[in-house]
Amino acid sequence: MRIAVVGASGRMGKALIAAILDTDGATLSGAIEREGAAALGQDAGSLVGQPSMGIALTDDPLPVFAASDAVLDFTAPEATLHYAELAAQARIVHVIGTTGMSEDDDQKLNAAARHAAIIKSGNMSLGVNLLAVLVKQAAKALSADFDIEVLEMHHKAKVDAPSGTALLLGESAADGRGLNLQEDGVFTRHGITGPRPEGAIGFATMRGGSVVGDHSVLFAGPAERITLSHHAEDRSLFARGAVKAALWGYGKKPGRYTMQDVLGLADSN
Ligand SMILES: NC(=O)C1=CN([C@@H]2O[C@H](COP(=O)(O)OP(=O)(O)OC[C@H]3O[C@@H](n4cnc5c(N)ncnc54)[C@H](OP(=O)(O)O)[C@@H]3O)[C@@H](O)[C@H]2O)C=CC1
Ligand SMILES: O=C(O)C1=N[C@H](C(=O)O)C[C@H](O)C1
Repeated sequence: MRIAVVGASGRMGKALIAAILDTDGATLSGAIEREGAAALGQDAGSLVGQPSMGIALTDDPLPVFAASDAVLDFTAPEATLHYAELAAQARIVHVIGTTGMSEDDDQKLNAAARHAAIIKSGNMSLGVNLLAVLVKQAAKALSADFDIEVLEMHHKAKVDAPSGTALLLGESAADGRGLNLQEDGVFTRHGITGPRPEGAIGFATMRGGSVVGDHSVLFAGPAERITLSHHAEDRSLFARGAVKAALWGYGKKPGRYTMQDVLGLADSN
């Protein structure tokens, strides 16, 4: 399967190129960066410490998409919307890891998904997607006097908060409890906040250093506390998940899919 990478010189872009090179049945069909990026013209292989492979980073996605079966996209919301239009035109699988997208952005992705398969998740790892299933089960099993709080920590360069993973876990908790995260999520606290509203799902965000991604969901009850956690040690786990998603998506009907579909966890949810 021919797979292209956009945002190729980013932290995830490099991990994605390395994962494609490491996967049987996958070949790198192109590496795209935005106009003016310092890495343009550099060889994709040497960018990730491998032998040169004759694929130079380009700012022209059209010929690359035309010669690809899928594109892996861990960039930024405005870039992802642009690439979604191009992937839809080329009828190729679009695997989206970009976080921080709005409801409005999501509607635009729905339009693109009428023409091609889109697989999008705030976290492409098996561990987090399994954690989401467990969080939903715990939220369902525990009575409402177990308060739910989602904690996350990431490296200091991360630009969106809470993380896509924290929101995914919050959604799972809300589903399990029969709550609505839009209405019941508490995303900031400062000053005299008053007591915790009943049925709230709270979020706490930490940023610093080089943390790849730590997430915990706490269920704080009367005299006891349950914590479900995931710690990402390396970006390669997200990249491997994204390549797996592309291989899974090949030949699928146009539409929206998630990592839960790819990993066969959707039924346990
Ligand atoms: N779902 C998952 O499993 C994971 C998701 N992520 C998400 O992936 C995204 C990228 O993360 P990360 O790799 O750390 O970020 P980086 O900033 O390292 O990389 C982002 C890449 O996208 C490019 N880019 C940004 N804006 C645009 C634009 N408007 N047009 C074209 N290219 C653009 C950047 O280019 P430039 O440098 O020129 O700005 C860069 O190459 C984030 O949203 C992050 O949350 C990250 C890890 C796992
Ligand atoms: O920006 C990151 O780095 C990460 N982003 C994703 C998120 O927002 O949850 C996934 C992972 O935690 C790393």
